[in-house]
Amino acid sequence: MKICIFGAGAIGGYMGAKLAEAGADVSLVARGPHLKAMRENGLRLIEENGERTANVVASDDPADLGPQDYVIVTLKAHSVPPVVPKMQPLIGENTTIVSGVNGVPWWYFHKLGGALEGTRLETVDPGNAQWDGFGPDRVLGCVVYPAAEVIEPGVVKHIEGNRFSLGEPDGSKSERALALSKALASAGLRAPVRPKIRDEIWVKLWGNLSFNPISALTHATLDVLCTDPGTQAVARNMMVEAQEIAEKLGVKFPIDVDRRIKGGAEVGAHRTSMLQDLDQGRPMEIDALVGSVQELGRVTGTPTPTIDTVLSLVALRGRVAGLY
Ligand SMILES: NC(=O)C1=CN([C@@H]2O[C@H](COP(=O)(O)OP(=O)(O)OC[C@H]3O[C@@H](n4cnc5c(N)ncnc54)[C@H](OP(=O)(O)O)[C@@H]3O)[C@@H](O)[C@H]2O)C=CC1
Ligand SMILES: CC(C)(CO)C(=O)C(=O)O
Repeated sequence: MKICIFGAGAIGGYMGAKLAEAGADVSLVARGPHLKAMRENGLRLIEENGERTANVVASDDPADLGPQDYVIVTLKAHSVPPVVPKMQPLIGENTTIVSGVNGVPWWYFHKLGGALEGTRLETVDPGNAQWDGFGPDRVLGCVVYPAAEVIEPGVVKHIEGNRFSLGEPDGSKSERALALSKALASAGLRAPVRPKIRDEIWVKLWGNLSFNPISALTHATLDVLCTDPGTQAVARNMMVEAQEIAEKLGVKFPIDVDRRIKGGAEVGAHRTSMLQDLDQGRPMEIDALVGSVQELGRVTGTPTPTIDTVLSLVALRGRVAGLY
C-alpha cells in the first residue's frame, strides 16, 4: 500500500514518522528547510516516551513519487486549492484522497443526500479547485485529534493524542477505509472508521470556530478564554449558532455546548493554532474555521450574528497583520 503525505509539517510529519517507523511504504511531500533537513538527517520525532529519527522518502515534487493508493493531505486548508494541479502525478485510477485538514471540508455535501446534495463551498474550495481537480468520489474524511509542532526543520514534537478518525462521506465501512485504518493502527495510531464522520467534524469545529479566533483577538490561552465570563459567552453564542446550522444538516451532537467549553478549558494554557500562526507570521486558517460556518449559515438560511461579528474582527486582524 503506497501512502503519500502531502504537507508533512506538524501533523503530517507526526503521521509520516510513525508510518515510516512501522515499515509502511510512505513518502512525504514538504518544502524548504524542513524538507532539506528531513532529506539530510531524517525526520526526528519527539514523543513523551523518547525521541527517534525515521529515514523518510521526501520530495517537493510529486512527480518523483508517482501514483499512490492514498494521498493524505495535511496542509493548512488555504494551501490546498493552489496545489491541486501539482498533486496530479500522485493520483491514479484508484487513489483515495484523505482530507486531514481542520474546518468544514470542501466535500461536505458529497453523498449527504437531500436538497443540498452536491453544494460547493467557496470559502474552502474557491473555484471548485478540489471538487474538480480530485473529484469527491476519491475522498475519505478524517478528523485530526493529535497536537504536534515543527520545532525546528526536520524535527516534529508530538504534544498529545494519536487519533485520526476516518469516515466515508456516505457512512459506509468501505474496504479502503478499513485498510487505511489497519495501516495506521499498525503504526501505533488510532484510526476508527466512523459511520457519521460529519458529527465528529462538528464537535471539533465547535472549538476551532470559536476558541481560535477569540484567542487570536485576545491573545488569551484556552483555559482563560473558556472561563472568562465575557469571552465564554461569545464562544457559547458562536457554538449555539453553529449547532442550529449543523442540526439543520442532520448532525447529532453527542455533547452539549457547555461540555465542549469545559473540555476546552481543561486543555489548559494552550495557545490555539490560529494564535500561533498570528504570532509566527503564518497565514491564518480563517476561511476554513470561521468563514465556512458563516457560508453554511447562508446556505441553510440560519442567522449567524455572533459568528459574523467575530469573523469581521478576526479577518481585519489577519489583514492588518498581512496574514489573511
Ligand atoms: N498542528 C496541530 O497540532 C494540529 C493541526 N491540525 C490541522 O492539520 C492541518 C495541518 O496543520 P499543521 O500540521 O499544523 O500544519 P503545518 O504548517 O505544520 O504543515 C503543513 C506543511 O505543508 C508544507 N507545505 C505548504 N504548502 C506546500 C507545498 N505547496 N508543497 C509542499 N509542502 C507544502 C508547509 O510548509 P511551510 O511551513 O513552508 O509553509 C508545512 O511544512 C491544518 O488544517 C491544521 O488546522 C489539526 C489538529 C492539530
Ligand atoms: C483550539 C483547539 C485545541 C481545538 O479546539 C485546536 O484544535 C487548535 O488549537 O487549533
